[in-house]
Amino acid sequence: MNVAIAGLGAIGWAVAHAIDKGMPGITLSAVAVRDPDAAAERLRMLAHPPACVALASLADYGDVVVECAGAHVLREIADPVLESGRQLVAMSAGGFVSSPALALLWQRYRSQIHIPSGALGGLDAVAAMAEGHIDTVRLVSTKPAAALRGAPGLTQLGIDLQSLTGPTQVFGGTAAQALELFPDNLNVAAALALAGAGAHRTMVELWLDPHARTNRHEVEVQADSGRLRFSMDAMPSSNPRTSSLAAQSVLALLRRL
Ligand SMILES: NC(=O)C1=CN([C@@H]2O[C@H](COP(=O)(O)OP(=O)(O)OC[C@H]3O[C@@H](n4cnc5c(N)ncnc54)[C@H](OP(=O)(O)O)[C@@H]3O)[C@@H](O)[C@H]2O)C=CC1
Ligand SMILES: O=C([O-])CC(=O)C(=O)O
Repeated sequence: MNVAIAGLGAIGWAVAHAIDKGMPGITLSAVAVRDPDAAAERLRMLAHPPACVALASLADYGDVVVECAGAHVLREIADPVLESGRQLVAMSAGGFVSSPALALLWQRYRSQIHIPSGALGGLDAVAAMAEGHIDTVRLVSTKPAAALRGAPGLTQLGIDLQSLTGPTQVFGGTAAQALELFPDNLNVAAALALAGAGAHRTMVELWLDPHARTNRHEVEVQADSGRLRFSMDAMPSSNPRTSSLAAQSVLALLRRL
């Protein structure tokens, strides 16, 4: 199975490195990066350096194309991948909630689009509950202040990270609203919404804790089949916004595919 990756940041590089070290039956065939000169040094560290290609060409190189570059690139990658019948693994799940064009692709090509469990997990159980009736879904995410640096929602809500002295709720609302304000921080909310009750019926609270060392995601789903509760305390990766589990969830998915 040839795998092509968009974005060589915290997740993309961890996935590329793991495939290069050896995953049975899987070859890293290509990557697309924003700055090829900056990426060249990294790629030289790999035993089997992949081709460096344009985003829109990834579909020519990968049976599976893994997006780890942000929701802003999803459309450019998704069209050629899905129209050619290949598989798309999307880390920036929020794109399928906030962009109407991507939401249509999600409906049309659902069997070819894979959203990894990311920093969360448990989505198989949520999807099973959605086969019956889900009454409520609630996600409470608590993050270290560094994880939110630069988020557009902080400016819009007038939140100053420096002034926080203890756990503080910065947002409460639907997953759809959460992704407008925090598009790079709450893909977990999108993954949960797409697996379960949708972005308008998935309620999200975002808390900042200046003393937190992990990204904590607590989920509660009430359905006619029962009640699910779980929480994940995920260690950050080289990117303080991103839990290291997110890259590992891509590797687990690739092994399954
Ligand atoms: N579903 C989930 O549970 C999770 C999802 N995510 C999401 O996954 C995505 C990747 O996360 P992460 O690896 O931590 O992010 P990083 O910021 O570490 O990496 C993103 C990479 O994408 C590159 N990039 C940006 N624009 C382009 C472009 N046009 N073409 C090619 N490459 C590009 C960036 O390059 P440069 O630095 O040069 O701009 C950077 O190397 C994010 O959208 C994040 O929100 C993250 C955690 C959990
Ligand atoms: O890694 C995390 O804990 C969650 C995250 O960034 C996201 O959902 O976008």
